[in-house]
Amino acid sequence: MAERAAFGARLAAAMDDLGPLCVGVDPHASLLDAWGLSDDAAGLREFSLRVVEAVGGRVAAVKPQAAFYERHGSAGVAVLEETIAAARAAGTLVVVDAKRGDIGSTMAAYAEAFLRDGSPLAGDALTVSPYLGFGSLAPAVELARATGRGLFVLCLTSNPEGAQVQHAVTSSGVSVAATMAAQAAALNAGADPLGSVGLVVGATIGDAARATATDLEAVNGPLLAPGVGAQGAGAAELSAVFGRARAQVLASSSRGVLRAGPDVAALRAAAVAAVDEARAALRG
Ligand SMILES: O=c1ccn([C@@H]2O[C@H](COP(=O)(O)O)[C@@H](O)[C@H]2O)c(=O)[nH]1
Repeated sequence: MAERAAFGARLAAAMDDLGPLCVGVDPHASLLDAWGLSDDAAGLREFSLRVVEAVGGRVAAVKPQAAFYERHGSAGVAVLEETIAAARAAGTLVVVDAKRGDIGSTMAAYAEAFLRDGSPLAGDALTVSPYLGFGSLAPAVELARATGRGLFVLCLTSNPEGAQVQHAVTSSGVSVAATMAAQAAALNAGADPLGSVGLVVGATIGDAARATATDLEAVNGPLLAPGVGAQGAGAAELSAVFGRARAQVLASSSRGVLRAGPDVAALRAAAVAAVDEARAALRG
């Protein structure tokens, strides 16, 4: 049984309180170098804990990118676990960006790893890929619901290559993106203020939601919007891409904030500026 409120409700409260921004924790080798840190588990740990110190309790969520930890093997995964624990101890919601997706029986194992109470890799939400079929995510949907956690399902991703798959039209005449959004909406039906099955919708996608007839407002769940900062999106793009769904958006910036490091105060100032920009674009 869930001991905590549903993720959608917890995220809505955090966004109301701290603003609609998620800071991505992406320890690129180039950033470790720029911060004067070694490209190994020790450097990764110093980087990650410094980000948590700077933004923990000050932004709605952080989003560690699992790939940058996995590239250091088991020692890197241990640092990911420590980073998740540190952010949660700071009272900040953690979206683990691991983009998992597989056949249902294997998806159940991924769900155990990232969504089960007591798992060291469990944050508050997980990014998942529905491209083995939305139904293959069922074990994650069930475990997230049972433990008060959330999912962000890749829908309209921020990279231009995503259109090849996501804009395609299915045999029923509906775009792939709209199909994914409709299935998330069905899972969120009746939730108030927000359901716990969100979508990933890049802030860089221009008019793709309209072009693919993807009804973002009807999802009734959070919309994680990467692409802010280093990928070129800002306040104007957030406002234009999300329109009437703006209140559901959690804007996400990684390098745009992290480049301000390694000084903790400078990182914090960059995050505060990004929060202000996101709030003006999405809540103004
Ligand atoms: O559509 C997507 C989905 C996920 N991401 C991830 O977000 C961050 C973006 O980093 P920036 O430095 O702010 O560009 C990264 O971890 C991506 O894997 C995305 O960009 N787009």
